[in-house]
Amino acid sequence: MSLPGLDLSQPSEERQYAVAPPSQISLSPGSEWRFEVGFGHIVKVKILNGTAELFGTELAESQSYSFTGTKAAIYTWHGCTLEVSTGETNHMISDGVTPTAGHGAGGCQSEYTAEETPMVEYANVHFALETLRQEAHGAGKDGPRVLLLGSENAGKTSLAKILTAYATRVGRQPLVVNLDPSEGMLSVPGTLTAAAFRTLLDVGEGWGSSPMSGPSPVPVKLPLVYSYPLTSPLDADGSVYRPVVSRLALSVTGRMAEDEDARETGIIVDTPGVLSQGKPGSLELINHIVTEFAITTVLVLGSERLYSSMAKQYDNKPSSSATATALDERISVLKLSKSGGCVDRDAAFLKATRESQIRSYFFGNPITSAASAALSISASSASAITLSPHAQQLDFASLAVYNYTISAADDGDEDDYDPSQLTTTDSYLPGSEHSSSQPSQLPSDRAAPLPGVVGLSSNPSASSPATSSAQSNVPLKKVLPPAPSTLANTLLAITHASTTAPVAEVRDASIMGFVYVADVDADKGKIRVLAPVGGRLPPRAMIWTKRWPGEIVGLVG
Ligand SMILES: Nc1ncnc2c1ncn2[C@@H]1O[C@H](COP(=O)(O)OP(=O)(O)OP(=O)(O)O)[C@@H](O)[C@H]1O
Repeated sequence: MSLPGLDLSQPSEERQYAVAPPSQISLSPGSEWRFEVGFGHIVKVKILNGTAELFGTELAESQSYSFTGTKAAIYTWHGCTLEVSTGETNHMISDGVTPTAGHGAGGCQSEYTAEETPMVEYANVHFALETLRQEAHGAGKDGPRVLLLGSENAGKTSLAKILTAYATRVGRQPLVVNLDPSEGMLSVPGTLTAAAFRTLLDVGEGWGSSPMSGPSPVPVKLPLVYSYPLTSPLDADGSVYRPVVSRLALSVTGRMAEDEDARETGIIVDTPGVLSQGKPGSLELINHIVTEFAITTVLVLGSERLYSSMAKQYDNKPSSSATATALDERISVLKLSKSGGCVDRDAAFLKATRESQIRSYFFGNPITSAASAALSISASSASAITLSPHAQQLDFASLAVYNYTISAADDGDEDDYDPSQLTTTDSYLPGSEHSSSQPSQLPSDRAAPLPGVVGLSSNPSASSPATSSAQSNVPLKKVLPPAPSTLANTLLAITHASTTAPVAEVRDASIMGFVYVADVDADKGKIRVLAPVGGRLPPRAMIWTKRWPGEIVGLVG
């Protein structure tokens, strides 16, 4: 007999990396399991019994859902049992990142069960919005337009997902707008997007995916994308953000006018946290959004101070909709609790998230899609959605590439930007050609800026996108040959604007897609790009995303 501990043999390779057995987690009604999975590691979750949802989207029983680079929570209204196990590490996703398995169930970096959640509050908001939607149906007016405000990591995007998922579960079709350029919604970062959601969200993918050249198990959503390649809405004093937001709002309200389902359901607008931090200029931008989207409901997450200033500014004031006075449509401002599960995401995690969004735009999603299993797609296609981007050489001189020059660092010695000289008043209405003499043509359901709050804006004309201006002073400059070496490893957004369009039209044009610049050969004047589809690139103006999301190294080997 040997003493305990003295006859331990060297752990074998297999024992060291032995896969931990699946863990079972029982959740009582009204509780949630919060988990964090690092990049490069996969955690699989299966509902063994009961019902559960992830940010409002119901999880199917006995289907395995895979998560990587995720911080989220699985909530149950009636109780459930989960099985959590380690998935196979797929090196396509690890991308040189050492798989970061933690010590929690299934290799989660952190996981625990929480009994206290604001889900009842959030569900009540959904039911209140449903009442407004039914009223909209009865009275033939527009459904609620909801604005989510709160500081960074307050849970705005998660609440937007919850409200969207609940709306689609009752057969509604919300128009969801992402005004946060730091994270893409159905797109890469550096964009402002809007999409109509009628079908379920892809829980493993965040919001789901946009149309792609491969098979897609969860119905894809078709986003309307505008380029905003700057980190913060406050960059350039909001002079770039404001017109792009106006353009997006025009398109969204145009869609509402034509689509009965979308009109009744209304809009959900997610905003960047920086707008809620009381920085100079942020209140003007909030006011611009409230006016442009004719917001009727402002939800403030977790910030007493912001709630108080928003309530003073907007509560019970008429909305900016043209029919506001006739229908007595007033804005309500509500304060909601921040979930204790909201986690701060460090810069490295956010960078990895951005890179993974860009990678999946070109290469697909390499992890198992639960929904593909649910839809009984064959095992091979269920294992991954792999896309094959096409590489091609382009003559740089033949391209019309534009860059935002809002600081000296952007354009070397060429900086001539002066915010005070900028006007944000160029008139570019949806579908119209640029015309400085064109009269204002706001859709009939959009009207004057909010009474009583327009004084907030330092530049009153900025709150109206349709004020004509003969002078376009947009900080967008054409990048002239030779191709700068800094173009390598960045994205180019291909707009719908022609190569000879005025810069303001390029800024306001929606985006067709993106190409990734893999190499720059300055001597030969060529660049090698990766495009999601084959064939010749359309001759369109392109916006260089040099500032944001910036350089993405290692997308191609
Ligand atoms: N109940 C929860 N349990 C666990 N994680 C959560 C929960 N709610 C939110 N999170 C996570 O916390 C992080 C921050 O939440 P979210 O992205 O919704 O905040 P946000 O206000 O939109 O942040 P930002 O303004 O920075 O975009 C996200 O990774 C999200 O998945």
